[in-house]
Amino acid sequence: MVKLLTSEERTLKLRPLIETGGWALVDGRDAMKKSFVFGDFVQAFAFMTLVALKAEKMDHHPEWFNVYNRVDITLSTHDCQGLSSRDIALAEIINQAASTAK
Ligand SMILES: C[C@H](O)[C@H](O)[C@H]1CNC2=NC(N)=NC(=O)C2=N1
Repeated sequence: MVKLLTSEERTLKLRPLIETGGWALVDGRDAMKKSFVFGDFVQAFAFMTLVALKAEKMDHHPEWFNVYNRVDITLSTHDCQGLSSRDIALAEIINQAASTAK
């Protein structure tokens, strides 16, 4: 069973994603969010395809919304109702995928 991040893990692993990785905590929920803007829909969808394939391999899936060139992503672990190490791993993969797709 996947566990919520401890306060030490939040300091060591979550804080860098928030301070320099463009992620933000969600109000009223233990989750993190980030919006991505691409040149057009094809680039946005290529990014989503890359993330979808990686997420499926990890068996850990984003909550996301797309309109044209914008993709809004929220990460949280439903199995423990909050942020876990899986969200950290997926956020890092997503940041990497965004820098490839842009
Ligand atoms: C049965 C399956 O492994 C689980 O439902 C997985 C699938 N993807 C998931 N994705 C997310 N974000 N949180 C989960 O707890 C989760 N659990």
